[in-house]
Amino acid sequence: MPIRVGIIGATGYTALEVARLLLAHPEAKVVAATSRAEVGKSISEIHPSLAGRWDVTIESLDAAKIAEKCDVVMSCLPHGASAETCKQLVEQGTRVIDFSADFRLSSRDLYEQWYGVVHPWPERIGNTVYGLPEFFADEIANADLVANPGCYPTSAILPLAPLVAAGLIETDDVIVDSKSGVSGAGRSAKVGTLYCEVNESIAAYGVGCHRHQPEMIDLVDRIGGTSLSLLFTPHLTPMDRGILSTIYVKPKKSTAAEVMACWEQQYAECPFVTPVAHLPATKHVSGTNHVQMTARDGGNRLILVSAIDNLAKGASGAAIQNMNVMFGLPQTAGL
Ligand SMILES: NC(=O)C1=CN([C@@H]2O[C@H](COP(=O)(O)OP(=O)(O)OC[C@H]3O[C@@H](n4cnc5c(N)ncnc54)[C@H](OP(=O)(O)O)[C@@H]3O)[C@@H](O)[C@H]2O)C=CC1
Ligand SMILES: CC(=O)N[C@@H](CCC(=O)OP(=O)(O)O)C(=O)O
Repeated sequence: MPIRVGIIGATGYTALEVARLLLAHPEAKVVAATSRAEVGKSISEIHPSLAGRWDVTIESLDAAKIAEKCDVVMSCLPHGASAETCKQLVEQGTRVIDFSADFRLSSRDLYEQWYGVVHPWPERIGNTVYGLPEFFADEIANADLVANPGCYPTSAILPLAPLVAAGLIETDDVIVDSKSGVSGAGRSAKVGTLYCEVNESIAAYGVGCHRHQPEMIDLVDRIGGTSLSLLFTPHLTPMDRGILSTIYVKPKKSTAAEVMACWEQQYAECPFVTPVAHLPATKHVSGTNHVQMTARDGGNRLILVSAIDNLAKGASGAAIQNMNVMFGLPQTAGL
């Protein structure tokens, strides 16, 4: 019997990506899709690319009903709205992968400081596994709730954490400069993501105050054992999908070759993390769950470059990788 998957917030971009990927999964089947605004419509009316491939009627969210028919639920809701739904679903006995940031940080204070809302399930913040199987597979395997990582943090934590743990870089001065495609901002209409605003243009945003900065610091600390002094600046670029992060660090007498060797060793058993000799581009990983990363010597700095697809390893691909771990399947199943 296949793993029965439910998708909450089914009208958005990550939901479409998770549905698209699950169509090719050998052991899982999407059996339910919910939304507030589009109840009663067929999923292919909302996502025409699914026509003739998979169909289901969108329903409203009734946690008890969803829990009864699903072994696992993908909560593709915005942060703030997701936590309460996750709570209801877990209490009804289904397992949940939360795409939002509601359970990622290690303390309620940190969450409330950066997200500006009171957490609706404070017992579980700081007490939910972070969904990066490259580091937390054992906890993910037994989890009832998994906090799927943020897209930008994935592109920074995977290169940085092993270098911090190995003592190869200084921790007092790290700069993460990232560029994202527009799908990272979600499907709902916003002036900032209109065609004429983003086409032929590139702009920084969230400078000095983006909520992924504490997520990067928090997770590198949890994995590498040291709190970084880290500055993060995201940029919106006129692409559909993809994230490229350029990370500037100060070496501790280490070279790019030593960084590459550290990554090779750390990720030898990780099917989706690939240290590469070339400079990675978003096109090299588009539509895949892979992360490519490289390092270059730059005088008194090392320059690390990573590329992911924000909708795949940055969200829906990572969620399926987590689901595979939770259900005892190879991490690569369906990916
Ligand atoms: N896009 C990306 O690259 C990434 C996104 N994420 C995270 O994944 C989640 C989903 O992102 P994405 O698919 O891009 O978002 P979208 O904006 O594309 O979709 C969000 C979905 O949630 C529903 N929704 C919106 N507001 C509420 C609310 N207040 N209460 C309940 N439902 C609501 C919407 O449907 P309806 O209005 O019909 O209910 C819609 O289906 C977010 O938490 C996002 O931060 C994480 C990593 C990367
Ligand atoms: C381009 C763009 O707008 N990107 C989003 C990040 C999407 C994401 O991963 O954010 P979550 O932490 O909510 O999951 C942003 O900067 O807020």
